[in-house]
Amino acid sequence: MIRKKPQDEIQEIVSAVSHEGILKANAGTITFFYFQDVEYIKQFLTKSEDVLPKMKHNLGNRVKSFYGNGILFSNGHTWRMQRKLANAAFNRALSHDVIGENAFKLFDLMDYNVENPINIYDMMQRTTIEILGQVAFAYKFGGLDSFETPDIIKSYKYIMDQTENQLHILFPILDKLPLKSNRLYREKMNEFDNFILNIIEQRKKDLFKLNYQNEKQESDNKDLLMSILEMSEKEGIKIDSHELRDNLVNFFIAGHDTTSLNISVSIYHLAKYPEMQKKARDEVIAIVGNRLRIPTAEQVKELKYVNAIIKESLRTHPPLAVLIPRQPNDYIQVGPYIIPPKSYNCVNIWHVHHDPKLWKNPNKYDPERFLNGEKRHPFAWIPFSGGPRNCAGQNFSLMEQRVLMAMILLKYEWTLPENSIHKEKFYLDSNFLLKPKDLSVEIQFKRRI
Ligand code: HEM
Repeated sequence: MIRKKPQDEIQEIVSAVSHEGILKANAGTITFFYFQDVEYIKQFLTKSEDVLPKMKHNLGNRVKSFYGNGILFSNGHTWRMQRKLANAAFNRALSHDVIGENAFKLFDLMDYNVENPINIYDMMQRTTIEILGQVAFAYKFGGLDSFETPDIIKSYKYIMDQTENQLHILFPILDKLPLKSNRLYREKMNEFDNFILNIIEQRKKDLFKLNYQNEKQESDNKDLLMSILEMSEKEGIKIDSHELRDNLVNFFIAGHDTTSLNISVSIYHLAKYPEMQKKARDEVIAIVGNRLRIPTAEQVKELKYVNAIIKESLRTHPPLAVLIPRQPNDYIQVGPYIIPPKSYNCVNIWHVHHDPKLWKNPNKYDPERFLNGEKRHPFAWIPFSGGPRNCAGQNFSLMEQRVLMAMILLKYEWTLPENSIHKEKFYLDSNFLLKPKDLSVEIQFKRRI
């Protein structure tokens, strides 16, 4: 039974820290509870979004201004509308061709320098951002045309870097000072916002023209922005240009570094374990053929071993190791514990994915564990979170990774250079989203096709 006297509630959760399932940590004046036990996590994440909203922004003004009121941090009615539109947009079959065509461009770029080690993380960032530009709003950034980074991507990266500046998060007063860095941040933000808002206005005009000319065609492969505009019109859901901007930015933040990291982790492990690389390549050749081409949706589904590699990388190196904290509106019960309202509650994905009670040899990289029919708790593997606020781009990301991995396996063989900074293990720099140490994963590729 849930008791209601606040002092009792706090006692209950504070005493919980001595148990294994929940950890307590203090950051300044704020107390965080970290959920580690898989059963508590299941109960926690499957609660309705109304009961367990995401915390109000307190990650600094820069995060606030860049993320805006997009889907990652929104709550209540706004979130429900955004999620409805996002689900509908992502459910449209997203074209394999966009992914495959960008893989061909990636290979052209890599072939320029294939005699030397290549930073595959950089290559994957270029590729995923290029694919996202086309999938999100039918825009080609040109990041795979040469090793030069397009200006707008440089601005995006600068802004992302600045949102993670710990000094500005801890001392928001710094944002108000007449610093050169503040001026530059505002300039880059304006440039990026204008870029996205112009695209939105253009797509609105395109939709108006199509409606006017009655030329609307039911096609599956529409970009996310066009799908959202059409859906909001059809369902009478009002969404203005700034809210659209916030959501498109949120898709970029959520979908770009995460997918780049996981493909890099997979390629790294296949370099370390050549027998796994051979097994994966043999599978692709058996299903797709020994010619460089874009695999079909049916072929991709059959790539069981490649899929197991992707899943194992997401287990060992979940790109979002700890979820954005949730702040309950009221007392909630999780297992034997009662959580007080407004407390900060985090789910520790990293812990669950490395828990020896859930995984045999948790520190071993072993894709076979996803193929041998081992039974495990439904929340033992949660790289995309779970419950109503799970990842909206999960299916898209998995499809993107499968297509890219299959094509890279056909095109190249690869090894880890002797002097790799990741010789011992894949070192991470931790932040909100995990990244490889020094943003670098150098791999020596050799063309095979
Ligand atoms: C390996 C790739 C990815 C991983 C591991 C991942 C993981 C996650 C996780 C853990 C969350 C929950 C965040 C939280 O509650 O704190 C999330 C949310 C989200 N992700 Fe992903 N993600 C990936 C790729 C993508 C892609 C490609 C997109 C879109 C292009 C995307 C869009 C979203 C969105 C919109 C949300 C917010 C959902 C909501 O709050 O309703 N993600 N993702």
